[in-house]
Amino acid sequence: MSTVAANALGVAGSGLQDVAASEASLRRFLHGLPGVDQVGLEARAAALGTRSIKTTAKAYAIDLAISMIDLTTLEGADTVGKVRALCAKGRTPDPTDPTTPRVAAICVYPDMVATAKAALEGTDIQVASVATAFPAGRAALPVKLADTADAVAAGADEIDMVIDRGAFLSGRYLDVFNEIVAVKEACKRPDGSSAHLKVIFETGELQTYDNVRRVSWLAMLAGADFIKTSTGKVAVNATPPVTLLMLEAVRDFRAATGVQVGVKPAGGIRTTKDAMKYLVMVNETLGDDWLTQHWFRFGASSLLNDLLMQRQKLATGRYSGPDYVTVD
Ligand SMILES: O=C[C@H](O)COP(=O)(O)O
Repeated sequence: MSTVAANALGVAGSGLQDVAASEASLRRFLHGLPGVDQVGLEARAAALGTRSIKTTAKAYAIDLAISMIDLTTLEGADTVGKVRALCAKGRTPDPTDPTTPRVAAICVYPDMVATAKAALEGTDIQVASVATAFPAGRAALPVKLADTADAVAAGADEIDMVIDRGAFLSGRYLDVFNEIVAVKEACKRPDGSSAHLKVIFETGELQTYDNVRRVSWLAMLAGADFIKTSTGKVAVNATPPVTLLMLEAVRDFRAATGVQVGVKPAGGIRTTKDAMKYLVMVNETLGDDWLTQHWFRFGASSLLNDLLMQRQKLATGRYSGPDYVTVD
């Protein structure tokens, strides 16, 4: 067991189940986690980013990355036609090469869930819906729960909620915890099954690495199925050091509790080179257990295009050009 996990159990005393019994106990636990060594974290992330992947492994890694994409459109200008086109692209990323894998999910706003669900019928591609007043998360809890329930009722397989950053940054950890628990409850369907819950931190707004470690533990303790870096809507989105910190958190959480949680970096990941760096990080930090779409995703709107271009280059020795792989 790593130091962080051992420390977590030590701080929790009798175990982790009572950590959120009160604001004071939750604060004691989160502030008892070891402080993040910023220099060390950034050096580890940079070192992992320099590993090169050779040709055969690269072909495998490109296909793996494609299969891990939550292909995303989250624009005010989204239309039914655009979402259908995105779903068609997710189903058949390269119409000239049927060996190309499908993406993991299509990620949309709640009002586009039914459209995406219908367009993906007959596939195992998941429909992920953002919810809880995405991206700012500024709404009353009943509104956030209704937003979530609406997406689930429309057929969402996965819910990407945002945390209340204002509450977290003002130290109201229990409010954030309880909100995640309530949203998880709203993910339940009448048949007893449940949409998977991804919890978005908007790490670019959380100020410190210590906060990223704390919010990771908070969300996992509250029942997050996945922890996700960003909305893609602020200046700083996914970064390698923040993602590495979150990978270490899920590793330590599993060591402490036996529960496995997925990780989704999102926002600003656009190139094959970037995707390869993230896959190396997952492999080196967590190993095979997390190297599938069930436990690792890329939240990205345009990464697929670059992966397809690189895939064609590996197969044919030449680029087909960006026009060949765009959605429209
Ligand atoms: O969750 C996914 C992000 O919103 C997509 O961000 P991106 O457009 O920078 O790839």
